[in-house]
Amino acid sequence: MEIYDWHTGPYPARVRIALAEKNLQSRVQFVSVDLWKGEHKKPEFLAKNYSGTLPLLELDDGTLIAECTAITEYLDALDGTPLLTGRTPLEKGVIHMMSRRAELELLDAVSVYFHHATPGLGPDVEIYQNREWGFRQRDKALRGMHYFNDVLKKQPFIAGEAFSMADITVIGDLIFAALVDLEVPAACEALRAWHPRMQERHSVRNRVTMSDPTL
Ligand SMILES: N[C@@H](CCC(=O)N[C@@H](CS(=O)(=O)O)C(=O)NCC(=O)O)C(=O)O
Repeated sequence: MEIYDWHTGPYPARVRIALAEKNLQSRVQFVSVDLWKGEHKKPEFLAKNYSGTLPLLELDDGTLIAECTAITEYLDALDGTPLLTGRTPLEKGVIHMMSRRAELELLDAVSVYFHHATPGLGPDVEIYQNREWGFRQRDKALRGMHYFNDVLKKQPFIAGEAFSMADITVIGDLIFAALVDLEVPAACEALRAWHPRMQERHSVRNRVTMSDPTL
């Protein structure tokens, strides 16, 4: 199977980390799509993914799966260990909720800030920008960081007692936050303690070089 992505992208990182956690890297070929040249908005890519975003999984039979959560859920079901999306109905529900909350309250908000209140991917890609909306989303992301900090005061991982897809989503957010120089507030001590623990994971450290070990 092939994964269309950009090797340093925050959302692609979510799938790269999941692949490494599941030890499935050898089953995947990466196809680089240059966001900075707007290749993800060209007709030939849009024909594969209507949303024009990365990553995109293409199976050997031609099936196309976009959306990080969907791709992660597919990969997680391929092989039983470790389970990133939950073993029981309860775990699955809580992990999906917390991962979706991390998208809504953090990752997607940082992405909007990047695209609307910074030069983003440049004028050829950012055909509409609204700076005020971008800054409002940055403030939303900062509130989200405080929320996840409170969560991590009570439990070691984002969705409870074990590492899951929800942690990967927050890691993706902090990758994006670092790219736009959005620091985790000093008051968020639990989140700031959790992050280096996540960065020690092999799957997180090696995500960028996964597609090209020679990098
Ligand atoms: N909802 C999508 C969002 C994916 C997304 O926004 N991906 C970024 C890639 S990256 O910025 O993280 O590298 C993108 O395609 N951005 C390009 C654009 O929005 O023009 C998902 O979860 O997969």
